[in-house]
Amino acid sequence: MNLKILGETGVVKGHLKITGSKSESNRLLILQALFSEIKIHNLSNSDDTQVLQKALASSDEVIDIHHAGTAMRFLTAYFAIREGREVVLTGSERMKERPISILVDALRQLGAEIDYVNQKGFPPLRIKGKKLTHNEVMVDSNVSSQYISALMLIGSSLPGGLQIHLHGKITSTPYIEMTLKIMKECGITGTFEGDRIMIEPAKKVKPVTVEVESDWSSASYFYSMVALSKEAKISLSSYRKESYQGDKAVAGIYKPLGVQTTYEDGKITLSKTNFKKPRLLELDLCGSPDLAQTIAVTCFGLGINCELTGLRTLRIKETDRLQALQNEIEKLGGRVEITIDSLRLSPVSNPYHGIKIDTYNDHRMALAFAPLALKFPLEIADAEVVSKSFPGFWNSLRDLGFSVEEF
Ligand SMILES: O=C(O)C1=C[C@@H](OP(=O)(O)O)[C@@H](O)[C@H](O)C1
Ligand SMILES: C=C(OP(=O)(O)O)C(=O)O
Repeated sequence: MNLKILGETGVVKGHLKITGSKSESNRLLILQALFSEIKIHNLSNSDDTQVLQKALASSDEVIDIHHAGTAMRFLTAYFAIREGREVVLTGSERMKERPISILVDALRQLGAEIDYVNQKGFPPLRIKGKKLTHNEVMVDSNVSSQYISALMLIGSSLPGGLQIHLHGKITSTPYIEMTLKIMKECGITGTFEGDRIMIEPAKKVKPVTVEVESDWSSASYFYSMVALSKEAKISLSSYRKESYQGDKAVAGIYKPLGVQTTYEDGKITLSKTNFKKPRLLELDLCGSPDLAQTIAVTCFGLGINCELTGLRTLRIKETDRLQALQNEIEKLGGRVEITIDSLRLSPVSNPYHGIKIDTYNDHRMALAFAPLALKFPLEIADAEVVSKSFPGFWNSLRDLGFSVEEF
């Protein structure tokens, strides 16, 4: 499905209910499969969460998790400890290019039996569930935090708990902290200090209902809309000031871009402030990699130079996001230089109009570019990709007054 999007008036106003965080939801689903006492409210309606939920309920031998990185990584650890169960865990063509050896090696150190079905280091995996015999492991922490979260989630189900030693620079740290906070809310004890994580063993937990906060990465697209609008007031529910999600950083990042956030009664209201356009925005996004596309596109739309660093993990996500950003921003007339882990953007005063943005099977390409329609008409290719994290996105745009039409 290709969409033509227009936000002609430049005015965006309305209230939206945003679905639960997919990161929180997917952690809770794994914990719930291990501890049935856990109940979950406001679960994400994203494809990634539905795919994980289906996988956990399935008794099939082959389980396909499509594009969902967290499902792939979390289920690898989960099935490694399901004694007597054998599964082949596979995914989309892109998933078969996303590395997993760091996690497989760590699980093997603990005694797991996992084999590569095709290419060494990549899904699909054949996993024979068994009792893991060790409880201490060393993991490289500079490629994806999801490997570490996966180990933490099963840690309390190992007889002696789990000690994880992190090796190298730690990437996406807020996601590791989120895992620990959610585990603690479920009654599991653990610590994360320096380069060491400890998870205490637990046979069962007390009955608990956990309320998933709405998704801050999804909220970022509305920050971008407010920044690019002429006039705006958008309220989003349900959000908390004390969030587990690192992407809450978006509220501070968009302040100098003219977006003010107020918290009231479980919702945030984003409004436009008078602001002096910065000449350059410099950010290290090592802790919030999923915000990179949103921010780069906002800066392009506002005509602000930006230098984003800490983006090493973007190369191995749904697509090579640095390359995809460069391709699409340059189609609009901007200039983008990329390295292995950074992006430098020089915008242009008169972007080309009516360009079709390609989305590379990456929800965040469609989500991040759509707000530009407040500046000029835009086309988004394969717009259905948004369902990976935000199935209701196009309807939300319509609710805010955008014209969104299939062509
Ligand atoms: O643990 C999680 O829920 C996630 C961790 C991050 O991945 P990396 O740790 O691979 O950067 C993030 O990009 C992804 O969208 C979700
Ligand atoms: C990187 C993402 O997801 P995952 O790694 O879980 O596929 C994302 O949602 O931006």
